[in-house]
Amino acid sequence: MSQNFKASDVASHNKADDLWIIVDEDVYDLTKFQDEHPGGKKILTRVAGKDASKQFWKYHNEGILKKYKKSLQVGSLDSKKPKVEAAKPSPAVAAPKPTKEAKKVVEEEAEALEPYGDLIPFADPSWYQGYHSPYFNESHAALRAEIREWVESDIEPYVTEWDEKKEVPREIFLEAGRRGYLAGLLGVHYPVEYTKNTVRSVPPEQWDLFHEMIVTDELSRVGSGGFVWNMIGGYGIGGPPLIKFGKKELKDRIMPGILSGEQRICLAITEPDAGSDVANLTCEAKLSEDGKHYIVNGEKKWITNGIWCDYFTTAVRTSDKGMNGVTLLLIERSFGGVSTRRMDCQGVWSSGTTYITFEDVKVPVENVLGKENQGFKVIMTNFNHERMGIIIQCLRFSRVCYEESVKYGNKRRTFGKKLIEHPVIRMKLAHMARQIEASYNWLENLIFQCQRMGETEAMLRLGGPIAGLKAQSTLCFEFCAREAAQIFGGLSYSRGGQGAKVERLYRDVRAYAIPGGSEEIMLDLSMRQSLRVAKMSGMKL
Ligand code: HEM
Repeated sequence: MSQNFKASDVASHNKADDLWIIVDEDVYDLTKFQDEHPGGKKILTRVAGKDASKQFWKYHNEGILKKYKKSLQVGSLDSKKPKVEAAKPSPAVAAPKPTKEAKKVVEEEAEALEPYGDLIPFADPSWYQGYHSPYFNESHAALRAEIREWVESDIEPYVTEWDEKKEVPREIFLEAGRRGYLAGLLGVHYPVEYTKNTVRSVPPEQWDLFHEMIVTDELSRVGSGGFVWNMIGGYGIGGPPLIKFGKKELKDRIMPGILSGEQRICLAITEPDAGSDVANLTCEAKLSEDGKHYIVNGEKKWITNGIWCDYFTTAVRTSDKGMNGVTLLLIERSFGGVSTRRMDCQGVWSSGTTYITFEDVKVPVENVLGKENQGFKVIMTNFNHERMGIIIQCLRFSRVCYEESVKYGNKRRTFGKKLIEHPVIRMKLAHMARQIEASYNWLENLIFQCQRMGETEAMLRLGGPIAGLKAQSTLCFEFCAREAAQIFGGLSYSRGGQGAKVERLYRDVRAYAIPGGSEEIMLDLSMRQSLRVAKMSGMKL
């Protein structure tokens, strides 16, 4: 039970061997912690026994209190008022009376959802800020709150630590499985046939692509590509081909373990010599004489999550006919002959980027996903889902850079003013915001189209725009990371501390601009594909 103190009680703990401070009317005992305080011992001694709220907020952000509260807080001031539930704000739009004439309007014009979050303009999508939206309803809002609560208490305070260790505790992935999030991330209906876990705030039959988007978006608020890729970077692109194209017996055996998070899957396409140029891959699968197995030999490079995976959704060459000789195989680590080693990379440290070697791996033909030599189409279909994931992450990371900058700009003072009061800083923020909002509105529209179009129509008609938006969002992310780094100055150059998210995201930029189709290839594809499809549908020039 938390104790109550008077300010005069705290004042008596004012020495190095008995050091208490007050932050926001909560009382902390730093006697033991002072030796490990990264900001030094002396600075704490100077505020021993005092209210150090102002000094604290100058040097730290919220994550620090969340992380250390449990171990350091000994109580609160007796003046502190207990938290009362904020009164629910009235809906932004009054419900129209259900008269006959108005009934149609009532049905068609949904009310705006209640404002949510910190309400910093452009730091969250407009539907968080009381704007009307045709896409989001109460179930989306409930899911958003459910994930945010988990992320803020169990994930965000530890992300910097995990990034430095290049690993996320397995328990977090398992919890994502228990909470039903993993099952909702495969770009298909919610797969109740393979899991008993469902999402608390959304019935499985209501699950849609906007719910899926919210899971990725809210996870990305932690500002770490490594963390997000650890959770969904292998799973979200390796899992869909299995659930969409795998044989029933294979899925019945494997899907439950994957959806619960107990087993892990990744996508292995890229090779040391073939990146975006999928038609030229060389990892070979030879059919055995009895036609029952493939023998796989070859290498894969830059494979997200590979070091932790049990299953590898792998593109292999089964004939020499270029793109018509590629097959997708589910390779299981337990078959033997699979070696994985961690690669050292510039960014996304906790995502487990991997180099894989397959040596005479014996894979049953039942593990083919789709049909032999028709893997290219499966891979292309999968790219749309992968790129949408990348876009969602990049745009949230751009918002994180922007949000961190607005918050920091409101506390840091230079030349007698807050940073935000300097027009040059506001100009940077404005350029970030206009790019984020324009890109995000395109994203919402494309998600809606993915939801309405069938798989083949989406592959044809949305391939171009999704490629264009992928390039747009990685460029937006690069711009925002750069501008935020300039605003944070030295704090974004050293790791950890107040600039931690910005420093980390700046390092993660290339991990988004290159994989999943580089910016150059995306921009070119966006035009080629869109023009090709438009020609087929009767474009007049
Ligand atoms: C509950 C009490 C406190 C805790 C748990 C705490 C924790 C930390 C941590 C973890 C850091 C590393 C940087 C980061 O991750 O943000 C840090 C840095 C720092 N802290 Fe504290 N701190 C506390 C109170 C204070 C107070 C009261 C002051 C000032 C009077 C202070 C001054 C600093 C300074 C100057 C740095 C270095 C900032 C930099 O590198 O830019 N801390 N603290």
